[in-house]
Amino acid sequence: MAVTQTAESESGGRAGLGESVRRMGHALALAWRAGPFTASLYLVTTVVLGLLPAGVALLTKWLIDALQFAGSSAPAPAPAPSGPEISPMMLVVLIGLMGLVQAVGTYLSTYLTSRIKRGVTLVVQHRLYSAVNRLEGVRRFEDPAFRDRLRLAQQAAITAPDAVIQALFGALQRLLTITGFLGVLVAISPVITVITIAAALPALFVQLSISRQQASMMWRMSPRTRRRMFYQTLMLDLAAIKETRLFGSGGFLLGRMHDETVSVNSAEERLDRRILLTQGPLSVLSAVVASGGLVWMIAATIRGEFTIGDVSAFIAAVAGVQGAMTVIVADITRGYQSLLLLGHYVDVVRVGPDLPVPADPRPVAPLRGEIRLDDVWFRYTDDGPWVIRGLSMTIPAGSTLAIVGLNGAGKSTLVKLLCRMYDPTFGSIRWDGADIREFRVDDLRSRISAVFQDYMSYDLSARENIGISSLEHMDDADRIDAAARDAGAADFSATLPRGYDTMLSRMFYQDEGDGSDGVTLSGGQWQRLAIARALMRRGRDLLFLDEPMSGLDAAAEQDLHERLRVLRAGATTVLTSHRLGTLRYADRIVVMQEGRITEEGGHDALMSVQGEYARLFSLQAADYVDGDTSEQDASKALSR
Ligand SMILES: Nc1ncnc2c1ncn2[C@@H]1O[C@H](COP(=O)(O)OP(=O)(O)OP(=O)(O)O)[C@@H](O)[C@H]1O
Repeated sequence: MAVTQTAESESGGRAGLGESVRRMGHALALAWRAGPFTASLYLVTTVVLGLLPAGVALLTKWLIDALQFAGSSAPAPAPAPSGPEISPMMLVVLIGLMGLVQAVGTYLSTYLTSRIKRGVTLVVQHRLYSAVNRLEGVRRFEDPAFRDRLRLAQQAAITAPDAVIQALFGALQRLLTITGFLGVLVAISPVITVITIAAALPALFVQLSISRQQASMMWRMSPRTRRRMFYQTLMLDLAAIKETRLFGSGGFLLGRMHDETVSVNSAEERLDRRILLTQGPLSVLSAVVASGGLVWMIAATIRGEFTIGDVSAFIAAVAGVQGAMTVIVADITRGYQSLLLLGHYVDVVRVGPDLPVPADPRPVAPLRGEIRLDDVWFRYTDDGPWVIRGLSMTIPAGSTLAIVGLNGAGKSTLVKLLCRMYDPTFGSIRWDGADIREFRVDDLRSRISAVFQDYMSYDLSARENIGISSLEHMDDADRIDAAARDAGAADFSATLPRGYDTMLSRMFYQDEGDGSDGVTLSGGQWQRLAIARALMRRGRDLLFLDEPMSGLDAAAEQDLHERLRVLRAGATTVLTSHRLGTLRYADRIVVMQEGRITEEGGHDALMSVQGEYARLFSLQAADYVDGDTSEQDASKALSR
């Protein structure tokens, strides 16, 4: 069950100006990368759409002036129109053309927006998941803060780059609109330009203040929003359904989700009320200044200081500038919030390697001699307990090593260290004398196969479930079948509706759109597929079998162990199991207790020293022979 309630990381949060500019640059570069022609056309469309409203207002002013003065020979109280000599009909045509350009431009802009969004999404997703794939270790994925960031980065990859681009272009368009209107007004009168700006300022402050408060509220509420999401996910999670049904914990989760929603709602309600009471009056002030300006202008027009066209331009400019300023603030706020989210994406894309990369990696030769652990110490976190404590041992090439120990002794951890999922905190692991940190991780792992204790069950076909470990042989039907036979997975695979091509999933249909369900397997059947997957990687030097058969019944496990013993002849194998009877034929058995090796040797030698191994072996045997704990009977019972 992997649904986690992660820490609310503050990283990727507030960004300074320099960082914001860098992130904007990143978003613009993404748009360019997604399609230079589309991005350029979008820029041109934005500029044209930005300047059009002022252009229409200017032409309308000229038209009204032309109509006012057309055929009039009377000495006008109004000043002579200041526009160029263009006939009213021509002005009407030009205004019509501008309307046309605006309509087409708006549609074109919508189309280009979607196109850029698709292109950017493609680039961003590829970059994000490539960066994630580049992390070769496991440690980062277990770090709650990094998991939190990954989740936000995923979210950001879907929405943020596009939102930043839209906000930037939107802001540019409104800025051009404002500049255009102010340019028209300055030509008419500096006074009305000042009045227009003064009328827009209170609205601007209102919007800025609202945006700031909203951003701060969203930031404060984000832990609650994420916790709400966690409870929602848990209630729908297939892996959690059995427990929530059996334990009746659905109502508990629902209650928690409800509480988080109520808290978020109350914070929003408080903010809305504050905005209504404190910011409303400022908006009224904007309207008062604009109306006062209009009254003054009409009086001045009657006195002959302005034309009617000037009045129309003023009215259009007040509405246009106020509207554009409000939208610009919304654009900037939206853009800033998206920039914050984009920070998580950028952080993940730029994340450095989690395992040190050797400057001059050595090639990994086939294992000829031994794997040697020298005084290996390991803990999962810097302040966590030591899980492996000064462990030294050798695993000779071609031998089978069994690791035995109680829960939490460190067996799986040791296997993970040998696969280089982590590096030892101290000490070294050597492959024929070379420290495995001197190899490229990929090269090392290409020599290894494994069945992990927490193996995967993929929502893929049976063939893909087996072949995914050896992609170059995915289509090799004989090899897939051979691996399945060796793992005891061939018989049940043959009875599946489409054999190896059957989709093993309750999540996806067999074929897209055909409506037929996939199939799910039993725990033991899934485990056999996991073993087949490991066996697909034939000829590897090292095979890890970490509790590979915990889901099988005892007879099946014994049978499979016998088969694997023959199959892996010559390969170096590390085996862990709590069923000690299946390990007794290993060349060497080590007993681990609290991260240390406390006993080692062959089965007979360990039984004769009467230590931990003998105790565990006898305990298990007693279960089988119903109380008879003599060593001989125990051995017989466990090797049945
Ligand atoms: N990813 C992890 N992060 C932090 N601690 C871990 C992690 N995995 C294991 N541990 C801790 O390391 C210790 C050893 O765990 P490990 O899984 O290696 O034991 P094991 O011998 O394989 O046990 P089992 O028989 O139950 O599988 C345990 O105390 C466990 O809590």
